[in-house]
Amino acid sequence: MTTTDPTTPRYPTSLGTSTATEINLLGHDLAGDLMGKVGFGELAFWLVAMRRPSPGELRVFESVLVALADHGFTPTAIAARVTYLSAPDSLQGAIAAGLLGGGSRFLGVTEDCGQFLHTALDTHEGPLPATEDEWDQMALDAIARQKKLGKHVPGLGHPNHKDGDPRTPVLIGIATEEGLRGPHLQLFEAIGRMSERGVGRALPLNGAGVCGAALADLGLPVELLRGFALLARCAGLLGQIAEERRNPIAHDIYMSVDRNAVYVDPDTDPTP
Ligand SMILES: CC(C)(COP(=O)(O)OP(=O)(O)OC[C@H]1O[C@@H](n2cnc3c(N)ncnc32)[C@H](O)[C@@H]1OP(=O)(O)O)[C@@H](O)C(=O)NCCC(=O)NCCSC(=O)C[C@@](O)(CC(=O)O)C(=O)O
Repeated sequence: MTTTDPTTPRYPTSLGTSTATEINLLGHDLAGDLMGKVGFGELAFWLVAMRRPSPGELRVFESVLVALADHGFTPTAIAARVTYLSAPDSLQGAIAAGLLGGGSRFLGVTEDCGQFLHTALDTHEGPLPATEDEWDQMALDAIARQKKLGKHVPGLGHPNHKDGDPRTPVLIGIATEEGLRGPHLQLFEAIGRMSERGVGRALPLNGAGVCGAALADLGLPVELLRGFALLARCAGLLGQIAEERRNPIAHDIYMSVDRNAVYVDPDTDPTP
């Protein structure tokens, strides 16, 4: 219903609206123009960027979603499975429990890394580096600032892929093929080259980090990058719950921890 009464509140949206017979999304007829014609990844990009991605952008974006969907028995997957054990009546509770674990150590780093690179680029005075040496110097400066804050460099290190995360070179390769290897990815690569000098040990550039760099190069808002990691992991967690139903492990996790619990007398425990 539309009204011209100035006292009636108005709530603007360019996303979804509906009448009794139509649903409109992003200015298109959802049923007639979008269903069966637009992929889910394309729609997710479009909903945030308010523009359709180019084919190259879509390839990079969907590669990110694929890269971050699942990585085995991560804290997010374990949290989802154990929550489902306790509340099988709440699929959404299990998925939410997993998503809540997307943070500064695992998964949420997609955004942290995008922000970290973006800040370094944004606060850089003068033109962007033109040579690998200049990128390396910029990376060293960014690492030093992070060290000064007493924080880990987001996007560096992985509990499994000590000698290199297989996702990283592939995503950089795809972005390069599509002409979308921009300053965030270039700085990220320099961070990798400089990790030994800057951090004191050679650490791999991880998948969560490279995804953040690639998404930032697509021009997606850095404040929302965690959302794309969660979107991807949502699909992975649904898969984890489906497998939990077919082939449960959560009860064994529970029993393993519970049956192997060791009582420590609080009066003799030396840890504060
Ligand atoms: C990732 C991990 C906790 C690994 O720990 P680790 O246990 O292997 O190594 P640590 O024992 O902590 O480190 C050994 C020594 O190197 C130092 N050191 C390590 N990293 C350092 C660093 N970045 N900056 C400076 N110093 C560092 C450390 O201080 C220690 O020094 P020291 O105490 O002197 O011995 C650690 O790197 C870290 O916090 N990284 C930053 C956050 C980050 O980028 N997270 C993304 C991880 S990927 C991801 O999220 C996707 C996902 O994994 C997730 C999922 O699905 O849930 C998937 O795959 O899809």
